[in-house]
Amino acid sequence: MQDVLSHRKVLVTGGTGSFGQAVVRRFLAAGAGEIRIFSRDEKKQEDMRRHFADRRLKYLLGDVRDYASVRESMHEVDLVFHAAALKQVPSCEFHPMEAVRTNVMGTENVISAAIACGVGRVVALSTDKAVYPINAMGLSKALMEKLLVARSRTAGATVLCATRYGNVMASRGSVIPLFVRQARAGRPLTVTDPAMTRFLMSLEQSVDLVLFALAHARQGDIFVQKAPACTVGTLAEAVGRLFDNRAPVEVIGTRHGEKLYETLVSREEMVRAENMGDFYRIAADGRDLNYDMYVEAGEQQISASDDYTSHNTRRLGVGEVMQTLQGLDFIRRELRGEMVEDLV
Ligand SMILES: O=c1ccn([C@@H]2O[C@H](COP(=O)(O)OP(=O)(O)O[C@H]3O[C@H](CO)[C@H](O)[C@H](O)[C@H]3O)[C@@H](O)[C@H]2O)c(=O)[nH]1
Repeated sequence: MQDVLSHRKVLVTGGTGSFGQAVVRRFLAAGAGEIRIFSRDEKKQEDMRRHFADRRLKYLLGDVRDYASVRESMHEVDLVFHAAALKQVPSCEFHPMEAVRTNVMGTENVISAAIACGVGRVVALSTDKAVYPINAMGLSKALMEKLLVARSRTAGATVLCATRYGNVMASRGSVIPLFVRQARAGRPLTVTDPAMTRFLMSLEQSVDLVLFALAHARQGDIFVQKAPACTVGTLAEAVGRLFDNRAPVEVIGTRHGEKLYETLVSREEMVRAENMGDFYRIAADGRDLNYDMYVEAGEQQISASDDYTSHNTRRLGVGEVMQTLQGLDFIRRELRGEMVEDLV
């Protein structure tokens, strides 16, 4: 890994976000020569500048929607990590065109600029919500993936790949911090559907996936990290027990645009996925437009294959979820009685 990053110039779009910052921390540790943080919000850049205080970090204001600013930021860059996105399910649902502009057209700009500037590798961030998408955020990320794979066919020396990940535990605005607040206040935990499942990944594991992708990327690959999952009912029970909250849970029902379970790899993709230990590599579909001659052989294989979902992956029980939660810095601090505000 050191080799891929050491003394390299890296651009991180959306670099002030939680994921972007975690990646930046690892890139610095791996010896990156320069890291350009490309984002829209000057306040967040200023906060990050103070927090990191590392001269290798350069801050560039710009918007992925604006090709000129993206192109300018990539001058002499070796690697791009593309995390800038609209990722809130509800807001994308009400403003789908905004999701298209940032997640689809913004990515198109990043790819075009990377190719024009001779960047070596681009890793774009995707989500399990892009597989069999049912909400605008997932749909826009699915289209982003399609775009990346299509462009990879003619991207030449610029290797384009994506990483798909599940829910990052205890990220800002997610269910774990909410359950913890409710448990500490002695209130009932609000569970949408106790049988609903989600993959559980720590932020550090998500960064591992990015580093793995950087090291192993071939043109058009999508990388997935294998992860366990649990039901929301189990998660609520685990948080309740950890924080000694005995109030019965309150079932509030499924929210708008929400799935019973998430899929990280579809069965069509599973057929050509390469099992790489903790990871799957989903290679780009190598067929050309005249693909009808491959259809018969393909269909039989797909029928024998299965999606990789939060319903059929390893399911954690209450004890294991408690253990997993206790491994999180956020939970340990909350258990000590701190009110953690600086969530990632
Ligand atoms: O009060 C709540 C809130 C959530 N949940 C459940 O907890 C699980 C995780 O919910 P999160 O809100 O933490 O995560 P989501 O998978 O719903 O999606 C979240 O992560 C996405 C990024 O992948 C987007 O940012 C999205 O807007 C954000 O809600 C889901 O099964 C949800 O139904 C509850 O039981 N009770």
